[in-house]
Amino acid sequence: MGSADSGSQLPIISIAPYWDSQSANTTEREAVSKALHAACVEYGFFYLDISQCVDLAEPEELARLAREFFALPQVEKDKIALKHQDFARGYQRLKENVTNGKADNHEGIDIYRPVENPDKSRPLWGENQWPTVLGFQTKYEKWIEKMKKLGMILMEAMAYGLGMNAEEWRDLRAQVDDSFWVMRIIGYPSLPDDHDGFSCGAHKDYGCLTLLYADPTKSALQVFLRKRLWINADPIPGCIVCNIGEMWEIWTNGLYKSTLHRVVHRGTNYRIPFFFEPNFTARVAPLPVAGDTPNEVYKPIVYGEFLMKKVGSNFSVDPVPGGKHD
Ligand SMILES: N=C(N)NCCCC[C@H](N)C(=O)O
Ligand SMILES: O=C(O)CCC(=O)C(=O)O
Ligand SMILES: [Fe+2]
Repeated sequence: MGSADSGSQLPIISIAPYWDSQSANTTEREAVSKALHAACVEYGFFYLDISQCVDLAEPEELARLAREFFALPQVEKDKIALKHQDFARGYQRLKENVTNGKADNHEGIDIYRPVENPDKSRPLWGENQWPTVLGFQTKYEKWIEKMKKLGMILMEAMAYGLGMNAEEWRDLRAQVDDSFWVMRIIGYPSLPDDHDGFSCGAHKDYGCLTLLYADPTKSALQVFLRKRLWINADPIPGCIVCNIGEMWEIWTNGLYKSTLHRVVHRGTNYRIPFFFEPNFTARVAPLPVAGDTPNEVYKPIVYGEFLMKKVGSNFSVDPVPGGKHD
C-alpha cells in the first residue's frame, strides 16, 4: 500500500512573478523564493503553478503524440532503439529500464541536449532519434525551449531563496547556462499485480530540477517524505510536479535533499518529465552560501561523469562497450 495521504500536502508555488521579467515585483519574488526554500528543505518536491505562463493544452497535445507513437507495432518503435545510437538516446522497450536491479514496467524515449560533433560510439554523445509521427519533433522541441526557460528561472528563484546575492547567482548560473538537459517521454501500461517491481522503482533524480508533466492518474507518483512515509503526488490542474536532483544536495551540502520517489501506475498513460541539469562539464561542489551546514560533507563531482555512471547502470542491455560503469 502507498498511503492514504493526499499529495496536496506538498506546497503549491506559482512561478508567475519570475516568469514575466517586465513586471518584476520584488516582494512577490521574495515570497516565491522563500516558499521554494522551505519546500526544498522540507520535501524536495513541490507543485509549480505555471498556468499563467504556459498553455497547458500544449503538453496535452504532446501526450496525444506520445500515444500515437507508443501504439505503433514494436518493430516500428524499435527503429529508434537506443542500440542504434549511443545506448542513451532513443527508444527503450517495456522493462528495458532497470531501477534497483528490477525491470521497470514502462517504455520510453529519451532525448538529450544535442551535441556538436555527435559520435555514437561515445556514451551519451550520439544523435537524438525522433519518432516520425507527424508534428512530433517540432512540437516537442517547442516544449523543450519552454522547459529550459522555466528551469533557468526556477534556478534563479531558488538561488535567491537560498540566500545568494547577485554575484553568487552569476557563478551558479555559469554551471547551468548550457544545461545538459534530458527529456523523457514515458509510456506506462497498467502495472500488473504480479510484476516484481514498479512502474519505475524508487530513485533520486540526478541533476538540478525535474519538471514533470503528469497524466491525471492518481496515486501513480509516490514520494518518500523525511518522516519515512510514502505519499501520493497526484497531479493538480495548472501545475507541474517539480523535484530537485542530487546536484542541489551537493550544492547545499545536504540542506536540500533529493527525495526518493517511485511510480506505481495502475492506468495506461503517458508522462513527460523534463530534467533541467547542469552543463556537462560543470564542476559541482558545496556552495559557500551553504558553508555553515553542519555534519554532511559532499565531495565535488563533474556532472557529465556523474551522469555517465548513472545512465550506464540504467538499462538491461549493456550500454557501454566493455561493460557497465562502477
Ligand atoms: N534522468 C533521470 N532522472 N531518469 C530517470 C531515472 C529513473 C531511475 C533510473 N532507472 C535509476 O535507476 O536511476
Ligand atoms: O512518471 C513519473 O511520475 C515520474 C518519472 C520519474 O520519476 C523519472 O523519470 O525520473
Ligand atoms: Fe524521477
